[in-house]
Amino acid sequence: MAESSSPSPLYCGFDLSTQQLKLTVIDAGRDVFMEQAVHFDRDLPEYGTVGGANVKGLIATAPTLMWVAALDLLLSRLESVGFPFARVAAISGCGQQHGSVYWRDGTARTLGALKSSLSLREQLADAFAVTRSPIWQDSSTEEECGLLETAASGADELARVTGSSAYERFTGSQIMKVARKQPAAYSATERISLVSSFLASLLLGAYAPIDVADGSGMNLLNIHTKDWDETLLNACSADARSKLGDVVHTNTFVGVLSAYYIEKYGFRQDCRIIAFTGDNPDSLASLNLGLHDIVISLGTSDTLSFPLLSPKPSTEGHILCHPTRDDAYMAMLVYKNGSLVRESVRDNYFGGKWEGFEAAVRHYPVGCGDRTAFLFPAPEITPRAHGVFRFERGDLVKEFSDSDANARCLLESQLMSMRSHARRMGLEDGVCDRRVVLTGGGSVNNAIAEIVADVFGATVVRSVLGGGSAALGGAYRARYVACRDDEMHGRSFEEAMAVDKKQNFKEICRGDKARFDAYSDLLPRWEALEARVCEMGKF
Ligand SMILES: Nc1ncnc2c1ncn2[C@@H]1O[C@H](COP(=O)(O)OP(=O)(O)O)[C@@H](O)[C@H]1O
Ligand SMILES: O=C(CO)[C@@H](O)[C@H](O)COP(=O)(O)O
Repeated sequence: MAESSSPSPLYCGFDLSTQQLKLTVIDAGRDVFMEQAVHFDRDLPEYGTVGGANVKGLIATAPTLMWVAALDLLLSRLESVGFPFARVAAISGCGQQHGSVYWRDGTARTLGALKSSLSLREQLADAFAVTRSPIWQDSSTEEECGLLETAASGADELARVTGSSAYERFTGSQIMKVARKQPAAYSATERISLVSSFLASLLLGAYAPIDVADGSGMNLLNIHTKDWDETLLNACSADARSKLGDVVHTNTFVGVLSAYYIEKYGFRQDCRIIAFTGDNPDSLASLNLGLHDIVISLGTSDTLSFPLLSPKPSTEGHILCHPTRDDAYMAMLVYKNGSLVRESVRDNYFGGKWEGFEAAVRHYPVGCGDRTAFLFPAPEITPRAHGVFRFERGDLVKEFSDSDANARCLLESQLMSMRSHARRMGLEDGVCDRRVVLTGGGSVNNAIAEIVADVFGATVVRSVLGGGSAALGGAYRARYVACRDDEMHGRSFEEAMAVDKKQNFKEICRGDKARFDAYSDLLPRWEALEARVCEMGKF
C-alpha cells in the first residue's frame, strides 16, 4: 500500500464479478493506491460455488448472501491492513451484468438501520425472498423470452427498442420467470436489484437505482428514451415498475454511505455513492476509448465491445446505453464459454499449465492444419449452440489426430467468432490498423494476444494502470462525479480523463499482414462450419 499519511482523498471502485468481489482504490491523481479481492470459491467455500456459481443444466445461480459475506470479508481485510477509510471521498463500481436480487418485504427498514456491532451477513441472512440469484450464465428462460418478444411484436422490434432481442440471461425474462414459477417468493419481494445496484444498496443502506447502461441488459429499458418501456414491464409482471424503482444516468450521485460503515470502519462521514453499473460498461469507462478502438475482455465471460454513435440494434449482439456519454452507445458481443473452456483445455491437454497451452498455440500455423474447434460445454450465447464439435479437414471428428492442436483451434475459433459477429454488428472489417484493448484475467496471456492481433489485424494493447479495468472504471467515475462541480469545471468525463494525460496503454504485439489475410481467407469456411454447428447444437 502507498504512503497513507496524506489527507488527500481516495476513491473506491468495486466489481462484483462472476468469480470475485474486487476493489480498486485510486488517489486524487488517478494512480492506483491499492487493490483487494475476495475469491468466492477459495475464500467463501461454505457457499459451495464453482467459478462463483452453481450451475445445474440450464439454470445458473449464485447464493445472494455469499455476495454480502464477500463485502464483510473484503472490508475486514482492508481493516486488518490499516486501510485509511477516513480518506475515502466517494465510492462507485459495477457488477456482473443481468443477475437479479429479490429483496424481501421489510428489508428497506433493515438496510436503513444496520447495526455496526454485527456483520452484514448476520443482519441480512433473511433479506432475500429468492435466496439464489439468477446470474448471466443462466439459459433457462426460453419460454419467457418468447413471451417478451411477442409482447414487443417480434424480436426485431424488441431489439429496436431495448438494444437486444430476447436473451435468456437478460433480467426481464429472469424476473418474469420468478413471477411465474415462484409466485409466493415474487409477491414477498419489495424491490428487485441488478447485481450492480444491489452492491450500491448495501453501501447506501437503502435501495439504489438501476443505471441506464446496466439497465440496457434487461430487455426492459428503452435505450432511446433511457427509461423503462411500459409494455415490456407489464409483460414481465403486473408490478414490475414498483419493484424496479427509477432508472438513472450512470454518473449520478445517489446518496451518502450508510452510517454502518462510518461507525464500523471509520469511513469519511460525507463519503458519496455514485450509481453502480455493469462490469462491461465500467470497463469501457476506464479505457476512455476512441471511436475506432475495441475492447476484448477475457474474464469469466469473453466480451467484445466498442463505442458507437448511431446504433442500429438488430438480433445480432447487444446495444447498451453508454455509461459516461449521453450521445453514444456501446455495442457488445458476449461469450459464455470464455475463460472456463480455455481452462478446461489447459487442464485436459496441458497438465493445468498455461505455459504448455501457450507453447502449443505457437507451435501451429494459421488454421492449425485445417482444423477448428467449437467448444461449447455450456450452452453458448454467441452463437446459440451447445456441445463440442471438432472439424479436421472438413470432417467432424471426436478428437483431433494431434490433441495438442486443441489450444490453438479453440483460440482461433473464439477470435474468428468475435470478428465474424462484430462485422455483422457493423464493425468495419478488412482494415489492418485497428487497436484492440485486452482486459480481464486472460489478458495476461501473450499467446492469446498474438492470435487477437492476427485475426483482427490489430495492434493489441493492455492497460498499464493496474487494477481490473471494470473496478478501475468505477473508481474513475467516483472521482469524476465527486469533483465534477469544482475541480472538473463542468468538463465531461471524457474531457476530464484526457486532461490527466496518463499513458494508459502498453503495446503487446502487432498483427502480421500475411497472417491477417490468411484469417480473412479462412473466414467464409469458418462461418459455414459455425452454421453447421448451430444446427447440430440446437438447445
Ligand atoms: N495466464 C492466463 N492465461 C489465460 N487465462 C488466464 C490466465 N490467468 C488467469 N486467466 C483467466 O482469468 C479468468 C478470471 O478473469 P477475471 O477477469 O478475474 O474474471 P471475473 O471478472 O469474471 O471474475 C480465470 O477464469 C482464468 O481462466
Ligand atoms: O453476460 C455478460 C455481459 O452481457 C457477462 O460479461 C457478465 O457481465 C459477466 O462478466 P465477467 O464476470 O465475466 O467479467
